[in-house]
Amino acid sequence: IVGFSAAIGNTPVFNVSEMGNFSDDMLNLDTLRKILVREEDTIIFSLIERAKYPMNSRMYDERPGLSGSLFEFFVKESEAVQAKVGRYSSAEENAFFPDNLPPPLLPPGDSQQVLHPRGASININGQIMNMYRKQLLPLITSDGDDGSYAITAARDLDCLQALSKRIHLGKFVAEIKFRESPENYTRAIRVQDKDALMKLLTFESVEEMIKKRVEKKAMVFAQDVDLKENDNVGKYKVNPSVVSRLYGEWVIPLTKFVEVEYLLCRLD
Ligand SMILES: O=C(O)C(=O)C[C@]1(C(=O)O)C=C[C@@H](O)C=C1
Repeated sequence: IVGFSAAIGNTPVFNVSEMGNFSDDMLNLDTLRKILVREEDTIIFSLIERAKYPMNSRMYDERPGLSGSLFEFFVKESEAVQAKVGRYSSAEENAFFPDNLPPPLLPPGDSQQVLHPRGASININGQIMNMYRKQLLPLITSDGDDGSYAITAARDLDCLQALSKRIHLGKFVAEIKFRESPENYTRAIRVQDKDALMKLLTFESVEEMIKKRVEKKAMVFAQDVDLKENDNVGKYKVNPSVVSRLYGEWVIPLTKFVEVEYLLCRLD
């Protein structure tokens, strides 16, 4: 069963398991876009928290006896405990180490199937991890090692989970777009035309707006707040242009990649 729950403020938008009776007219592009906008806040705040600590690169080195790095160990063990409490019973959540996760302790609630089951299993967390570690982290952290590995790993995992959720919400966006315009999408899916699908699902003006908005949000969220006026102008905990670049070069392209992958198997 591939369910979905989400909320804006205290208002559940989709909380299928609690509502019991999910209606299709709640699944629309407007609502989904509002959820993506709210996810921007989560992503920016998680980057600000990670940027408090230096790179701490020793944490990512292979450790003999651990079959991986201290960081991988932290992520695997954290995911195992979260799996037990049901995190991965939600269709918008994907694990970074999905093999051999323990089952949830409680049975998943009654969930309405929204996604096509083939598409539901798409997981590009390997790419997300790579982008985060190799490209994004050096842009938001200072060089150095302060030895605070546990907190650094926890902050990394917050960033990764926020990015992963946002990017994999692309499956729901794709499902909505398919339902809103089945003929156009079906034509491209039948011939497995990735370029045509990419063109159909792209709204350049929306993308431009997002890049500007996240930069503006970062300017507000990442500034030092002080009672003296103009003391901290131009000083940010995370560079707003890096946030805009994160969206333009990685978050939006990866979301679109997920959308195309989902659509390619939508008719299987
Ligand atoms: O809002 C949409 O229509 C989406 O598909 C999401 C998204 C994004 O990643 O933010 C991706 C593609 C569109 O060009 C615009 C925005």
